[in-house]
Amino acid sequence: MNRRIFLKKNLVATTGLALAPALSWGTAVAPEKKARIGFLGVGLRGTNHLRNLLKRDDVLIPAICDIDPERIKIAQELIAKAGHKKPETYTSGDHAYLEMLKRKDLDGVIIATPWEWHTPMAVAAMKAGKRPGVEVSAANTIEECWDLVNTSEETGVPCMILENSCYRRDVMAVLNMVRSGLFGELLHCECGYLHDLRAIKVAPGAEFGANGQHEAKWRTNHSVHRNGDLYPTHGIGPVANLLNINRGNKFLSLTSVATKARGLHEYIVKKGGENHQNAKVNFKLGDIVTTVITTQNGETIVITHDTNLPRPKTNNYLVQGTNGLWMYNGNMIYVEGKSPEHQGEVADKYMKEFDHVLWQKSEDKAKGSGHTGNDYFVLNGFVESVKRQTPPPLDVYDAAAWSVITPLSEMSVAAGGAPQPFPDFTRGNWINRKPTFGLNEVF
Ligand SMILES: NC(=O)c1ccc[n+]([C@@H]2O[C@H](COP(=O)([O-])OP(=O)(O)OC[C@H]3O[C@@H](n4cnc5c(N)ncnc54)[C@H](O)[C@@H]3O)[C@@H](O)[C@H]2O)c1
Repeated sequence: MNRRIFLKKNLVATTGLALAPALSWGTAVAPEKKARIGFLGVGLRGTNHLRNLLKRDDVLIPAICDIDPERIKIAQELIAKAGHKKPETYTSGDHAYLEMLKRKDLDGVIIATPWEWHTPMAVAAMKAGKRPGVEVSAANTIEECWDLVNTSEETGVPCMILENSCYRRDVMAVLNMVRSGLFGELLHCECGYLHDLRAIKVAPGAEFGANGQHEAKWRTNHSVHRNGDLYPTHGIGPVANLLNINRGNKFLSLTSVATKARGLHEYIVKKGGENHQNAKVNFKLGDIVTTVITTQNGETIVITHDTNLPRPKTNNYLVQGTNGLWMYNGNMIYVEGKSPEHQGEVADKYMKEFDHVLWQKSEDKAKGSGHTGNDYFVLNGFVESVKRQTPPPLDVYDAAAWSVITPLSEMSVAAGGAPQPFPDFTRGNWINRKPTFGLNEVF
């Protein structure tokens, strides 16, 4: 069967969505307009986004903001080398971004600052009529999650969470598999962020905080003071899309437990010795935090946060339904009636068969963009939705529902694993909202 007809037929069956001629959601007409994008934060991540935007001919970069003059210099050099007009810079301090947001020549801003700045910057951007594309996680507290939602609703300005993992090629193929009904009705998913960040959280000389660099300057402090899943969105984003969270389904509650904290202390002793001042720091973050979420439609999700120990990197994805499963670890698919009984099949042939149209069309453009190409797609989603003035592919309700896992998990860990209810950021609209992610051939 022709792939388009296959997808169309099965999407209607599984999501109730009709795929219009060119995969329906948003408009396929590319406007002439260029997107005028400013940058808040041009550290490692912001600079990577900048490099990617400079490859496009439909983006202008009128202004950039960072408190570190070195980072501004690097960004300016990249912009000049790409033949773009010199941007205006805002560097005078932590609140210089407010000046930048007064400009009339910005349609959107990319926010790639430390976590504590994400919500204040996104809220200020929306109030100034500029669409924020905000790095992950979008918020740190329940209140901040509501601030994002309330501001977007009050101003009418959409906010996109730049969750690049949603665009992984395997994850998007699995989205097609799930929508086609390959695994039957979904019951259980697993996911997480299992990434040895010790060398990122602890800079050379066993330093962090004021003496650290990049994420060691700010991220490590969260491990000192907070115990919960501090980075849930790379895991939960793709799973939320598979389970239609906020779109016919919603998260109900979570429970979290944490192990003791050993990894960062041992690493500091190894790198700086027992007498190093940072060897006295008590890290609050348990080395492995395990969260179980329940959903309205009767699924369970296990999320793992594991960033302080020696280990290989994985997102632990597992997607299981009444007819089979996908396991990222082991690259395995099992489909009843197709796979040999009790044995997984190598996932590759399914990945090819269900490859998403976005990847088929833009594989070349995505090469070298970062995170195996995912970074191209997430930025493309932001830029195209800014140009077309359509809702972004990952919206403010996604940003809030995924980011709120952090404060809820902290509360649960502190309460010995007691269940914490999720706020319904859609205010009941999850019942009528329809899936949109991955249903557009352009973004
Ligand atoms: N999606 C992904 O795969 C991915 C990967 C890496 C980082 N990130 C996220 O990107 C964000 C940035 O991470 P990073 O690795 O670039 O960190 P970084 O420390 O390298 O960069 C942060 C930048 O923000 C600047 N900054 C700090 N306060 C500011 C303020 N008030 N105004 C303007 N600039 C300010 C800093 O000077 C720095 O240049 C984080 O939220 C991180 O979680 C996401």
